[in-house]
Amino acid sequence: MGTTMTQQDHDERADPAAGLAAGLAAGHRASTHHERDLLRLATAGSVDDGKSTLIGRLLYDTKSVLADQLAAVERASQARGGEVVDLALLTDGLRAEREQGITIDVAYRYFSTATRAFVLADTPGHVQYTRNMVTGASTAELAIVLVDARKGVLEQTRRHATIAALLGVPHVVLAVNKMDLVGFDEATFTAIADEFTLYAAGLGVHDVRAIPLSALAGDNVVDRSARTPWYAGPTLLEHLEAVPVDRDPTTEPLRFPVQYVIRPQTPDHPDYRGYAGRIASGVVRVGEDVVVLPSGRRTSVVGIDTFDGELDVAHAPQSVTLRLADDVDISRGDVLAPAADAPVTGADLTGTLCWLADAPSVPGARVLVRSGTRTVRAILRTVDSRLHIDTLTVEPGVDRLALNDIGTVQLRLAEPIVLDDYAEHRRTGAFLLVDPADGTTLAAGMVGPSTVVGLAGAEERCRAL
Ligand SMILES: Nc1nc2c(ncn2[C@@H]2O[C@H](COP(=O)(O)OP(=O)(O)OP(=O)(O)O)[C@@H](O)[C@H]2O)c(=O)[nH]1
Repeated sequence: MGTTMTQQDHDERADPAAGLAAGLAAGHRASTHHERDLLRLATAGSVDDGKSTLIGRLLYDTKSVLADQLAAVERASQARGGEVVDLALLTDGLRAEREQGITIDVAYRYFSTATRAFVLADTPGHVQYTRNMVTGASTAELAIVLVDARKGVLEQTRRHATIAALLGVPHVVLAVNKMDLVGFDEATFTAIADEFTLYAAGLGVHDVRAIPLSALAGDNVVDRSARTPWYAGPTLLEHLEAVPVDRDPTTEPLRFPVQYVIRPQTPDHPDYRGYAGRIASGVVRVGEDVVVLPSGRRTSVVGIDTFDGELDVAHAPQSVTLRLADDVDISRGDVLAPAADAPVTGADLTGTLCWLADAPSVPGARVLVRSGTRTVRAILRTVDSRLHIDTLTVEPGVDRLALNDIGTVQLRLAEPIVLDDYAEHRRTGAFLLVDPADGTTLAAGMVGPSTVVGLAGAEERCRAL
């Protein structure tokens, strides 16, 4: 397989406070690659399932590792007396930082083959780190869920599958790792694959590809294994290269959250006023009628400025500065949308939360809701229901959510915001709950109850299959 050597193994931590929003933004960072040739993926696994080793193996076998990094890993492996190069060392640099109790911590790694570029959100696997999986998977088109072939599907595996479904990740790979420790036994693989596929189907995730692997030895990661003659499917990388990515910005409505108002007031540009931000979804054209939300004022786009000059049309996820026909009052946090097809705004938010804080939610708690570039004060009025991960049933009548719980809530906001239903607007329907006292992230949220309601009854659907 042809590979490029343009390793850009950027290890970056998303801003902890910005959490999901940072995840969204960082996921967009790779827009230098042509969007259609880019696959965003997230990994999830329980502790010690071999996630770091698998990522290391992918980087190593696609020749995405710089020679000096590799030499350092080889030296460290030898110093430990290991015969095999410990590929987990490639990703261990971040481990120490992760263990310092950072709230949200996702490293984005970039690698590419001749066919495609990949952005991989790498998240630690401990049970309390569901929050990282949420952040990492929020922009992913594909989630790799790892299981240890000796242990099979665990509660953590089901939780990861549920979060992938909640977040609308369209493709899931079940990586059945450590096949070398079960003698590459076909029956073991098939039993795990069947159990997971049935559970995922109950969640409405139908594109599940199970692959028998050994991340340590390299079987079926990049190179086909001679030790699984019974497996006719693709290797992990073959699958990652082939999975369809349907990313056509023209099919989504425009959402432009304003990040900055630009008024240079230089002698050259005495009257310049522009609104800078990243197009979250859709397309914007010069001449287009837009509405400013939440104020509802209407105007039209007269210019689209970028560092490379003016454009007639721009689309997500480009960063642009828009000039408007009228001198309307616009500030950071406002959203521009098509005037003909304006989204709903409101101060009463029904949403689905993944509770990420150690302390449970408190009824009546004062919180901040961070949606796009806007942050507003809010009260968490009620918790309406909680989802049981094991049975995929919804439990009504609960009054609080504990760490890792998924449930539906009612929030009352101090000011209206754009309320895009997450089920239809993955980019703009997500929000964060933040503690106003210390800025920690309390929960990742999705506008609309439909995601959890959609999961309710999944058990029956599962049985009916
Ligand atoms: N035999 C065998 N061991 C493996 C395989 N993959 C990983 N391991 C070993 O399993 C242990 C855990 O691997 P890691 O890659 O560190 O696990 P992890 O899931 O990244 O761990 P966390 O990030 O801490 O959750 C290490 O000792 C690896 O060498 C495999 O395919 N076969």
